[in-house]
Amino acid sequence: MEKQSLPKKPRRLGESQLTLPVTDNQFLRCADLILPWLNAPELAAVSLTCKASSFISRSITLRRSLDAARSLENLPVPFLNAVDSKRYADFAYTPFQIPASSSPQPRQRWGGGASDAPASQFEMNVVGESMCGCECERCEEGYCQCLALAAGAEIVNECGSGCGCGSDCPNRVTQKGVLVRLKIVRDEKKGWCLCSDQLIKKDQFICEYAGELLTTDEARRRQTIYDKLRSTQQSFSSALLVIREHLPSGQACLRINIDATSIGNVARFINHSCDGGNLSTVLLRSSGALLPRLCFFAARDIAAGEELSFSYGDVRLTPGESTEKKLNCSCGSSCCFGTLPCENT
Ligand SMILES: C[S@@+](CC[C@H](N)C(=O)[O-])C[C@H]1O[C@@H](n2cnc3c(N)ncnc32)[C@H](O)[C@@H]1O
Repeated sequence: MEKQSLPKKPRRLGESQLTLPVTDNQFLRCADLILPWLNAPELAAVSLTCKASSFISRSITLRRSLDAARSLENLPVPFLNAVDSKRYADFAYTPFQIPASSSPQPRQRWGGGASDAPASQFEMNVVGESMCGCECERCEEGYCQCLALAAGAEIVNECGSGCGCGSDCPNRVTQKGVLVRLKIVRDEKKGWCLCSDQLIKKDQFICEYAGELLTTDEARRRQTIYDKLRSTQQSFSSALLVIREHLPSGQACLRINIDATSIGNVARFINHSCDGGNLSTVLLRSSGALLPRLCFFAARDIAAGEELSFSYGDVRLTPGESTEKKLNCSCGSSCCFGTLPCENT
């Protein structure tokens, strides 16, 4: 005879089911100190070891996906992914240029509880050779001798640490970090894409391209490694940018290599567009800094939700490059060349 099973009485959640046992609580506190220092694969491995570490790993992953900038910018920059299971991109965050790091992927606490220190571990002013700037106690917009130093439309001067004015000077537009709402959205073809999350007006500052400043030899060495990684790992994407500042004669006079692959800021998510995209790039000098910084401004009004993009270079300038090194372009513009610009670094 079949045994009649009685309807189960709904069980009341006891205290023990709502909170973890004291030992687990201590474990959680300890784990919260250590696990935020782990990278994504290490965190995934630890999460398999027990219920408590799985719980804390999930909360770290959630917090990481809510802010790529880990409180180092004025506003959080969330990751949004509706196409695959990747929750965030793993990299160390720096809001400004830093010298080349000796370790391949330095550790940075990210996604911990309230104890996360919102201070950058990297020092600003890497290029801290003091140069004299203006003597203004307070600069007027449009009336500062630093502005007069601007050499052309693509090179702009700002006040800096060598000037007499303070951080509230109106001629330090790019030194206050990211002031527009941004988000990082996953795309099937392009990977992560930096998008606006508000209306951005034409000429508004968006962000600078921050990362490690490399010598040309080091840039070439890393590019070889990145090319190899890309041939073995489909999802790998590098963010090594080479900027050449040209003399009026047309000859290159200064070459700057910024690698945001392992250490960078939100700009490392800006994709290429063959039509030039909606961002304009400006090389910006400020007193107190030896090297210029590459800054992005809105080239036109940008609607909320629009992807931000610029041209990585001219594909037509690299005809000799082997086709296997070239990546397919998915910019979707009407003048798309089909491949991404790539140059021998
Ligand atoms: C600086 S990263 C940009 C962020 C990158 N999408 C990511 O997921 O981290 C440059 C890489 O993004 C991808 N990418 C950029 N623009 C692209 C485009 N128009 N079409 C396809 N992939 C693109 C390429 O893999 C390229 O090497």
